[in-house]
Amino acid sequence: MARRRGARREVVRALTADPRLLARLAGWSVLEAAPALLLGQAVARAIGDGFAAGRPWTGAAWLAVLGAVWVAAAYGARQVVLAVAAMVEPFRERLTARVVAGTIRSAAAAGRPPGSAAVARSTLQVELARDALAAVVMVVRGFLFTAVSVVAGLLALEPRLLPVVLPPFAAGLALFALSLPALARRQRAYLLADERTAAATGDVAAGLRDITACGAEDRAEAAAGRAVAAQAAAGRRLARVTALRTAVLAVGAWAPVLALLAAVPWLRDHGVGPAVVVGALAYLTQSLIPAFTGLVEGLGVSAVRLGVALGRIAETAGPVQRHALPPISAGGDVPHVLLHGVTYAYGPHAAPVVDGLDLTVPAGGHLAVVGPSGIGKSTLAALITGTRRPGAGLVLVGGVPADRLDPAERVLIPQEAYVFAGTLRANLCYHGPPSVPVEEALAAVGADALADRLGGPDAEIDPRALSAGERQLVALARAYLSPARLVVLDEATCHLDPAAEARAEEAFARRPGTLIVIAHRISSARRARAVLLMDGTDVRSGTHDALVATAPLYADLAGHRPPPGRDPEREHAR
Ligand SMILES: Nc1ncnc2c1ncn2[C@@H]1O[C@H](COP(=O)(O)OP(=O)(O)OP(=O)(O)O)[C@@H](O)[C@H]1O
Repeated sequence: MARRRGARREVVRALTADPRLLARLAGWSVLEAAPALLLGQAVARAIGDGFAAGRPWTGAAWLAVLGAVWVAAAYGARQVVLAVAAMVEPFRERLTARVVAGTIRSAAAAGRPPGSAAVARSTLQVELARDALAAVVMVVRGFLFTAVSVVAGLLALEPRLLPVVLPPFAAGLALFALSLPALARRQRAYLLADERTAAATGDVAAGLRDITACGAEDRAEAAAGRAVAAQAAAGRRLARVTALRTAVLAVGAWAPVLALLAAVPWLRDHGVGPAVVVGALAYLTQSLIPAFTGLVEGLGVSAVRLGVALGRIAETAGPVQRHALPPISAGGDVPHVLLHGVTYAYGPHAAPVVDGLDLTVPAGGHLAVVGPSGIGKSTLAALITGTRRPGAGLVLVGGVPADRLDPAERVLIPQEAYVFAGTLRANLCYHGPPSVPVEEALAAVGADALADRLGGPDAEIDPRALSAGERQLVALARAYLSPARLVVLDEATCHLDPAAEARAEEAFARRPGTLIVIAHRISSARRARAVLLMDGTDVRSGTHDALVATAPLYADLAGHRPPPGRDPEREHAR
């Protein structure tokens, strides 16, 4: 909330920081609105004193004066744009400094270099905020100066016109002010729904190969379909308030014209001639209506865009802290992964699979997660990698909510690895240009013999010809080559023999970054620096030795007290 206020303060600061700039903007706005002040007067005089009075040169002279004022106003409009730019550019620079500093702070907290993608996304929001602020300033300022000019022009032309046209105009303005909050709310909801649809369809497009490989077409279609349906509903709700906008325009813009025409007999009785009525019509139709329409149509959209962009910037500009955070783990390590009060259930009435979980994994840490089958280990992996959102609590990776983390920052390898048809190299470099030679990664995870057998990195591979274990080796080498700082192996080595599994895990433990292993064998936990034991609501953590000493279930799993018939190396009875 405080950060949002901070972003709003930037708006106020941008508008008021430089009084001389404000004065310049006002001065050029007066010139830009000069035709609105003169238009009706010039038309009335051109007709009344000129063409209708048999003095065409006088009529033409008034029109020429009007033309000259239009030329001057065009220059004024140019200066207005420059003044608005001078107002919003420092605003953009201050916001950019804030979001870049925020991104760097988050990255520093996670012990990684700041990702350029995160900075690019934040600065895009800054650009949107700058454009929206400029649009709001242009629209509101244009309306105010035009409205004041028209009222002054009408007053100078014929004071009796004001009681005729001002009441409906004021009523329209009041109606607009009343409808603005609802309009803004629905416009905002539509904008966010639109973004969610774009994100959902973008995800589908980007992951098409994965979706096809995993046979997840129905799930992907349902997810995108939900986003589209939500956007359609938001669109319908917006359309209903947009109809109100038409009513606002009817009252505020067109009712004054009707009132003027209806008042013609009364005006005539008070000596107001047709030239003045035509002049008044010119004021209304050529100046007031366009300015009012611009306000009604522009303000709702631009102000909402500004609000949304500022909200996003506020989220980036400082660390997210919706909850009081637990103390950071002893030893002063910077937490790379932080879970606080995390609860997750697979349905509104289902018992939570994860309930109030607190967990910290330091940057560069190596955690193994163990527990009986079906206890929630894969769910935890999905929460940490942001593929599922907690029902309550907070999951931060590098200070960023896990579901909003740059996808390049983490990689999850599930149990069933997938390999697509193509070269081995294309499979390995799927996450982007490799940071180490492909051969080095293959050797590190123990996939070098497989690569040789397949004909080297540039050989074409047929996924169907590979065993499940071979597919896991390819997926492991791919994750090893990815730029991700967080690697989550969800039983990703279950089809390898214990020696191959040890080799792969040790390679990931040596690789810079944080490693979380959902353990298939207890030997994975022995290798890890810390172990999380999940057993329903009883979740414990500690080193392997500490858990053997204190947790009977863990001692059983570790084979220290094997129950009859249990294979001590395969702790998850499946
Ligand atoms: N998509 C889903 N919808 C409903 N329930 C689910 C879903 N996925 C998992 N569950 C349930 O949530 C619980 C935890 O599942 P999860 O896969 O996280 O456990 P796990 O410890 O990883 O199990 P395993 O070791 O067998 O992979 C299980 O009872 C499972 O049936």
